[in-house]
Amino acid sequence: MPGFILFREPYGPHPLQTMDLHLPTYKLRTFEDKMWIIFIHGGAWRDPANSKADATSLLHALIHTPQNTTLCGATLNYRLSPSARAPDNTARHPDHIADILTAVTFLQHRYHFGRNYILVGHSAGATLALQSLRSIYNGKNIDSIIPSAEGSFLPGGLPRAVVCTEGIYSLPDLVAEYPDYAEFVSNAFGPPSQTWFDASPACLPGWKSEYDGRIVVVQSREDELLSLHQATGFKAMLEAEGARVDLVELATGKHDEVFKRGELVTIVKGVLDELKASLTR
Ligand SMILES: Nc1ccccc1C(=O)C[C@H](N)C(=O)O
Repeated sequence: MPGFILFREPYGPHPLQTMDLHLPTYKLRTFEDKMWIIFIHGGAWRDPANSKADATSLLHALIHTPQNTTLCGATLNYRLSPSARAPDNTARHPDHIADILTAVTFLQHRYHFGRNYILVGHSAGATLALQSLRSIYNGKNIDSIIPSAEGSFLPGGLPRAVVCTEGIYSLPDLVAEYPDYAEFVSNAFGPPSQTWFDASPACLPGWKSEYDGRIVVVQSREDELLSLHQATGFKAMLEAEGARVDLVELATGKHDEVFKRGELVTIVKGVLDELKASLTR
């Protein structure tokens, strides 16, 4: 029976530049057969109540099982924008996405998983997961904002799948639907400008040609902070381009409950099983 190890690993000097790693001890020194799940938490780019710990139940359910010898997990903290509870935080876009790319690059350099990983993002973490798949933001090549990228955007390649839940895909649509959210959007992205479009996955054309992996969008109808609008809008945009996307609507689950629930475990497990089947064929 495999055992498990769980440890905290810094990927930069800031106290929030840390991640938790969940690894089966089984043949830890062989990397070739491993598949990784990398979780990115949400919280409107600022809320200190959301953190890498949001993935605890998901990673326990998927990784800490008697059968698991190959699935490894990482859950990322990243620098946050200021909030009433944490006024000293100073991050502004693109700091959040730069940290995500630095963290994934750090993991890739250490564990050499190539494309054998999936990203799972909740809320603003879903936005970050999708942003990390595309190399151009705000007219700048994102390589130029990641100090550790060493000239290569996500070395090892893009993830085979990305699972987004309760995600924010279009900042302009979000604020049109919920004018109050302009506060946290401006807090993270500055006052309304082209940056809001450039940073929004649903406003960025070219998904079909730029990303060949699987995109799964999950949205609960009981989410009290987001209607289905973000999810259906992103799906319509991808389908108009001819890109593949699966939208899974959940009947229940509040915004900050979905990542703790069994439905998400089942969805992520389904994606992993399909990948495993397609990779061994
Ligand atoms: N992720 C979100 C998506 C949509 C609307 C709100 C949120 C929030 O996280 C609110 C958060 N508690 C805040 O710091 O205001």
